[in-house]
Amino acid sequence: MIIGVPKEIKNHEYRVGMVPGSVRELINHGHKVFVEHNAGIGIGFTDDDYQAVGAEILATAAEVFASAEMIVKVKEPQAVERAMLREDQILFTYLHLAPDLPQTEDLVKSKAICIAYETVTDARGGLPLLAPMSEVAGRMAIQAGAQALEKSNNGRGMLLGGVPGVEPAKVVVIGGGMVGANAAQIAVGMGADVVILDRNVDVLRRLDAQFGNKIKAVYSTADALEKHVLEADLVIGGVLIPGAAAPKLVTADHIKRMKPGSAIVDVAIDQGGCIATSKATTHAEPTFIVDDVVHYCVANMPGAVPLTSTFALNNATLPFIINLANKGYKKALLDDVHFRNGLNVYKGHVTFKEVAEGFNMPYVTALDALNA
Ligand SMILES: NC(=O)C1=CN([C@@H]2O[C@H](COP(=O)(O)OP(=O)(O)OC[C@H]3O[C@@H](n4cnc5c(N)ncnc54)[C@H](O)[C@@H]3O)[C@@H](O)[C@H]2O)C=CC1
Ligand SMILES: CC(=O)C(=O)O
Ligand SMILES: [Mg+2]
Repeated sequence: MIIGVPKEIKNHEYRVGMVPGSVRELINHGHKVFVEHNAGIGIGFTDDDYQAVGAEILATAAEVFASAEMIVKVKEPQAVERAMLREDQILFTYLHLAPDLPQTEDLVKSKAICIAYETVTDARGGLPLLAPMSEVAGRMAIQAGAQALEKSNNGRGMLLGGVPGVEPAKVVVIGGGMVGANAAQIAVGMGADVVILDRNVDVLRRLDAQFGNKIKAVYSTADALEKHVLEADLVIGGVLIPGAAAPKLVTADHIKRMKPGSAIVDVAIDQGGCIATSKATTHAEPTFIVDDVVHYCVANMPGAVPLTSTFALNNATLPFIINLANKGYKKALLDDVHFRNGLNVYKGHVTFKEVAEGFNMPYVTALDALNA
């Protein structure tokens, strides 16, 4: 198969779909890889590094999209990239369609085969291709939140861990999955007072086993959520209903009643955000203020630490890329229900239920679409 790796073009996005080591594996399997000029330069990989493992360098994204049977990326295709997608071309990347009607419509129109990293599942109920970036974003959320609390950023002027004789900040993490647990790990390490809310009791048990009495694991009723959010100095939004738009758990009224100078980091913003006042921001301008609360809502947080993130992502995606290339998309997806759960749009049909329902579009199961 011919695999294409374009350079990412989202604001301050320096990750790349494949590092040279991954390219080498594909070439060893007998495939051909086209890489856009300077695709890896943000993390120090030159065209020569890619050529050394057997890739061919193409000057423009247009040439990559025109010649590859499968495009491997990181972020959802931007409008100019969507215009280059071709019928029957495989697109393997993050998509986050639920909050993004224009993208969904363009992917349907393209008639491409669009597989989203974030909805591929595993046998243990996890999301193996989202997990590595959730680890990164969860850990980063506390760094971002600590900065947002600084006075120069309009925060309360509070140190997360306090100092001897002065109380630490209260960090409230909503959603105790991959983002939540990783945020908690860093917040605990910095000496903050940490509460994690989740509505899945098994998740609360796991957090209790991991952190013991260093955190409070709280069942997330509307009541509990309101109490803790109103007491918080920093709120981290990390809830997810896979593939669906995030529920708005923190309301505009909560934000009005939070302490002036408190901060929120809505990591779930890529699925639309779990805080009513959130709107997606970029690394160039990551924060804004609503009712004296500092909001950080960057939709590609791991892009800020692309060296760590690209390798973490590639470690997870590489076996799936090899599988698609070796077997072809049809067999790879039909053989494995968990991989098939990644199929969001197939040759003009929406094949992910929550996306179709959210936009009132016709829905075809991935299995029916592939067997048609
Ligand atoms: N902004 C960014 O750059 C990034 C954003 N993300 C996003 O972060 C979000 C969280 O991802 P993960 O932690 O991997 O998901 P996860 O599935 O591991 O965890 C989500 C948790 O939310 C809980 N939850 C669902 N509904 C809830 C509710 N109503 N109340 C309380 N808890 C609830 C679930 O029980 C689960 O434990 C996703 O939207 C993901 O796409 C991930 C990486 C980077
Ligand atoms: C998951 C995601 O949105 C990211 O890594 O940018
Ligand atoms: Mg207020």
